[in-house]
Amino acid sequence: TGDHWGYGIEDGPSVWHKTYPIAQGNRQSPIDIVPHQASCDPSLGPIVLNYDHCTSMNIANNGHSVIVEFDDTDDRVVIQGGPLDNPYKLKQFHFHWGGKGCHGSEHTVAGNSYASELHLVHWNAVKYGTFEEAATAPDGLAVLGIFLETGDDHRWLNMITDALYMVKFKGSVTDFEGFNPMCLLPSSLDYWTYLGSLTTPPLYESVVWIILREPIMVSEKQLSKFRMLLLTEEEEDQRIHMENNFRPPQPLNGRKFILPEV
Ligand SMILES: Cc1ccnc(S(N)(=O)=O)n1
Ligand SMILES: [Zn+2]
Repeated sequence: TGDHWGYGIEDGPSVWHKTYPIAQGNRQSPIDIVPHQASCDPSLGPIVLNYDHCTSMNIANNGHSVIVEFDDTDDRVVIQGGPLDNPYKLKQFHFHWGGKGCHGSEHTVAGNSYASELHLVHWNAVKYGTFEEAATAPDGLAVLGIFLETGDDHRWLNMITDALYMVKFKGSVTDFEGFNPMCLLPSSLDYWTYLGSLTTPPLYESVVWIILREPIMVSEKQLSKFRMLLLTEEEEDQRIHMENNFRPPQPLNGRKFILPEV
């Protein structure tokens, strides 16, 4: 039992609908963002991030990505403003990436994909009692998406890439305390926003997506460390590297992606 989905030919995005029919729903993610086709909404304010008292707990390899999880028992780590009616609490962040020399972002911009994409997953703890409950509600989650482009070394990403060897195998987890994701943000919080879904099973249509327009720069060397992660467990003989763990853009179905008046 458990997750039998992946990103391969047999278990990848093109067959997810067989187990998760919502994969063919009308507000699926990711999407291709075409900037000049975006709608303007001057009433949309800036995104406000309060990650000050960050309490990261651990870093884990769940067989699909590498995830840094946060203690969401306090209400200090929040995102608000923009399209959000109330503050959402940070639960975890994780990445999606390509193979060597291949791009691996999920959202694309005018058909162009970035090397990787960081997702900071937040949940509406004002309206819902648990993350799990919020994850099935149409306004339950807010995911902040940040594009990673290859260039210079990112000085703070090293804290994450240096920990990856400790979670090489699927199912491994290790302490990772006090990491503040503020250091992973680009200089501008200009964003596009639209209503979508989780980009991996169970693909719930519960996400207010907020995609930052400015990418952060990371080096090819740092990205290569993500590809060292394995899909397989320590005791397995076969060793399959974790790469190309991204879902391609899904139909817009008449949705608009919006940017605040700049
Ligand atoms: C928590 C969670 C589960 C599945 N997928 C996502 S994602 N990739 O849409 O951020 N987040
Ligand atoms: Zn994601």
